[in-house]
Amino acid sequence: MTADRAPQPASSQPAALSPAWTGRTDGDGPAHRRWHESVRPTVRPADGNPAAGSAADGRSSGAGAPSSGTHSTALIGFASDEGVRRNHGRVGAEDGPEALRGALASLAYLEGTGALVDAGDVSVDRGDDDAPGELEAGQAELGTVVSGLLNAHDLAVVLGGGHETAYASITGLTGSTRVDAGTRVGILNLDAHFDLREAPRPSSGTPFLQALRDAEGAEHQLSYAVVGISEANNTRALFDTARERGVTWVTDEQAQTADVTGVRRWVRSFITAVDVLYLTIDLDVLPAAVAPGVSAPAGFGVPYEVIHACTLEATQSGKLALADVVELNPSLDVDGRTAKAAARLIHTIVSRHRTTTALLA
Ligand SMILES: N=CN[C@@H](CCC(=O)O)C(=O)O
Ligand SMILES: [Mn+2]
Ligand SMILES: [Mn+2]
Repeated sequence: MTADRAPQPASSQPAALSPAWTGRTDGDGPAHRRWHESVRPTVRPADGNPAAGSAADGRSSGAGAPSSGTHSTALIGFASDEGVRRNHGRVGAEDGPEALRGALASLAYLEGTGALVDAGDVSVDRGDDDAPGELEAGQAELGTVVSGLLNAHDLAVVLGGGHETAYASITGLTGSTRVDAGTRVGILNLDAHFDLREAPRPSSGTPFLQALRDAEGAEHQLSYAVVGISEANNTRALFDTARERGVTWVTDEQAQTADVTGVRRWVRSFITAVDVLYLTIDLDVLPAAVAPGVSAPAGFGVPYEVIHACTLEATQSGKLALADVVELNPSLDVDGRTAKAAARLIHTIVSRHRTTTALLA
């Protein structure tokens, strides 16, 4: 783990905003507004405490539960691909957070989006087999920051990073004030893979087995569901682990456009049975033509519109506290198309997020 591009320990000074937040400017006023004209830096919370209020924070007070006044979303990057390296994947996802900011920057700011703040990056230096990088420390740091952001904002969105990001995300959620004894926490993973690997050390292939093991001794309950599982890309051992752990899933073959309504209903019934939802989107769930810039491009893939439908279902459920978008590897991208697909999903999550449960059509 290193000091990141914008180091910000518990301090009342927000870090400088990433230079990636620049883009086209058409004029003044709300009709022309884009994300790069809307995102503000925020102080980084420490020890799970809410960020101290500041003029730049998008919220006048950091105290207690969110949803008082203007809706606010906090972004935080995890510049890490040490988990991908350990999982024998193609590294480069450490540059994902900056590429995502760049792809988001010129998107239109929709009315009702609320405050947008960026807490910078937590970074992990990639190691090698002789001297592995300090992934676990980076995950612990990100988890603490995510807890603090969740305590202060309506929604936190983590910009990955390899799928090792997810272990930090879920520990951040369970360490926040959103989760008490008895809270039913749901993880909805849109992914070609279970990421339930038994491995000597944590990686991008292990986060959900880690989370399910942690939940065994915890007071909260944890359910894990996946949309997009490829039967060709998960061994029987992984399916066995999924069954033993009570994981539920929809395969990539089932999650095609013709069955989008059924998939959406399946997602809705999973969400109905939880109190708090964490949505994690591994971009390798999308067809390789849509998302070439990932470690493990899909040979089959779930169409964008189905992933969009699942994302909307989560976003509008009133239960979504936390989302991450992971596995973007800009060095493998083609014409920025993976970054653009990812940015559109993040834009949907942030601009359509609901904090209360309402009957949906
Ligand atoms: N996050 C990683 N997931 C996959 C990668 C599979 C592959 O490289 O083919 C996994 O470990 O199963
Ligand atoms: Mn995957
Ligand atoms: Mn994954």
